[in-house]
Amino acid sequence: MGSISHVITATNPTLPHLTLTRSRGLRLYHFNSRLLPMPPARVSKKAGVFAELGHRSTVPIVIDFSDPDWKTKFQEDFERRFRLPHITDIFPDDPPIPSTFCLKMRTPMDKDFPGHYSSNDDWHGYINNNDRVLLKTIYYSSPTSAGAECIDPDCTWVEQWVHRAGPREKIYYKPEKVKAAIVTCGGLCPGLNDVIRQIVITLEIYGAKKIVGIPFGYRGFSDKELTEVQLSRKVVQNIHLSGGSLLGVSRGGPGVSDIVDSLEERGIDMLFVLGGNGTHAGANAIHNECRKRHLKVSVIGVPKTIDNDILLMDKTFGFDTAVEEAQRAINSAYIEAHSAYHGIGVVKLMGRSSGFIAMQASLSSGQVDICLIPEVPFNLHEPHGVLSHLKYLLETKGSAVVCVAEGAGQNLLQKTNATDASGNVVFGDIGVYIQQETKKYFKEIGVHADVKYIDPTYMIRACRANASDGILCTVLGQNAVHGAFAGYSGITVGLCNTHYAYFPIPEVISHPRLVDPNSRMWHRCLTSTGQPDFI
Ligand SMILES: Nc1ncnc2c1ncn2[C@@H]1O[C@H](COP(=O)(O)OP(=O)(O)O)[C@@H](O)[C@H]1O
Ligand SMILES: O=P(O)(O)OC[C@H]1O[C@](O)(COP(=O)(O)O)[C@@H](O)[C@@H]1O
Ligand SMILES: [Mg+2]
Repeated sequence: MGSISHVITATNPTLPHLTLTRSRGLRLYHFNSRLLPMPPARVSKKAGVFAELGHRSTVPIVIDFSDPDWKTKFQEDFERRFRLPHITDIFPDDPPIPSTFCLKMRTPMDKDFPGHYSSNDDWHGYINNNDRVLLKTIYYSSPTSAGAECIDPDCTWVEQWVHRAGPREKIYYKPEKVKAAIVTCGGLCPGLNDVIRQIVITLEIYGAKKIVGIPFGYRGFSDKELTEVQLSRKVVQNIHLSGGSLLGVSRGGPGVSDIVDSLEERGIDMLFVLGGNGTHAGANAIHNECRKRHLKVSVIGVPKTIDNDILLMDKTFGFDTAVEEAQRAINSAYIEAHSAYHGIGVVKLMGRSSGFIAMQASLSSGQVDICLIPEVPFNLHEPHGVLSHLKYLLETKGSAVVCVAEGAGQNLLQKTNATDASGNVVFGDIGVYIQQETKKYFKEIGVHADVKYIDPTYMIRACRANASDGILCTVLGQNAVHGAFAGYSGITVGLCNTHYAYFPIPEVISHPRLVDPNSRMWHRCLTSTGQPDFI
């Protein structure tokens, strides 16, 4: 086994910037400036192999870099981990049929459509099952390069390929027999209606006739009062023009076994699940339960997280809109602060574990003096803390704007053990805390300060998607349907280096994607705000 003390595994794809080290026999890893103990279940005893997390291996642990074949072994393991679960894994004799999705159409579409063209035509624009997208595109010549994601101490270039999304030439479901269901879970996010709409439209293009929406998230599977919503192109035609979800959302709900009972009762063959980490954990459990029961069901996720905290993806839908909408709140805070004598504006933005919205909104507004995110610890009261910097800003600029992510500085607040219906920890309000402490601080030092606090969370979440998110939602929705007809299950779809890819669900939800404090983007944010370290 190679000496762990020099093993730099920045083992992206699942643990970016992860450095393994050893201290007094404990395996530790550096994750975004924090030194954390390695969970024992993830530690493999054998060099060159990866430990199992649940039934799928997700976390590369120890690589024996003295093995001349380590790179090949790494890549083989990567290929295995990113293999897409397919219906033929449990139904090996299930024959595919030529796709009914054709890019050449004749008008008018009569009732015999699809089927005008056979798949024997020369060109259809299908994706070959062996097409791949390169996951990492930067060659870091040294582990010291900014934001370096290295696998070995020399930062060797290792190609990592993921599966390209899109329509396949062969499909595993007869469209006229398919019953497809869509469910939206978790909190609201701009773009939910765009994705629902595009899933329905694409299903119809394949020739599916039975398309339903499950109301109010997973709850809709068990609550007898809630009835399925019949969906068609006509029903969804204009739903993207408003925010929210046509189907409604919820947290909590029935267990996986009850959900799969309900799928069986309803005769659902394809389930499209729109939601974040929690929803995807549920979708993966539904997929596994279907396999256990030998059910031919494709469960396909579409990542919905305004916080942008799903691994391996350029961005998730709703995030761009959130950043854009956050500008209004920041601008209002700036105007209030700038127009007041010694004004301070505090804006709290979404981001339970990840500060992407706060970082990007601060960057794009150019009006933020202090950006605080969960990934970067800070002090408030200490000599180099936020409050003394605010004092400096009032003295030098006359006003200041603070942008704080909801999950930032939770160590400063009193912990409650409260959780929401989905089991997420309910956070203390860091925005209110900063507002109160700022007021107290300036009163105590006898300096006038006019502090205003804005929390635009629900105004942002309820917006309709902007143009860029609209496009993202459209392509994700279409690719979700292509993935289901292609026979995949337990997968999700995402944007990867500007291309669309399918991922096995466990690979993207093993932990929330975080802002890397060593990344260029965070450093750009610091350059823009001009803020010091608050430690
Ligand atoms: N580990 C899990 N396994 C199964 N279902 C889960 C899990 N975590 C959350 N869920 C379910 O997923 C849904 C959405 O979860 P939640 O955390 O509220 O939102 P999000 O999907 O946006 O993270 C809820 O109905 C919740 O019960
Ligand atoms: O008030 P709610 O509905 O519980 O939602 C609050 C949460 O919703 C979010 O905006 C998004 O959360 P999800 O991704 O889990 O839907 C979080 O940033 C925030 O903590
Ligand atoms: Mg969540």
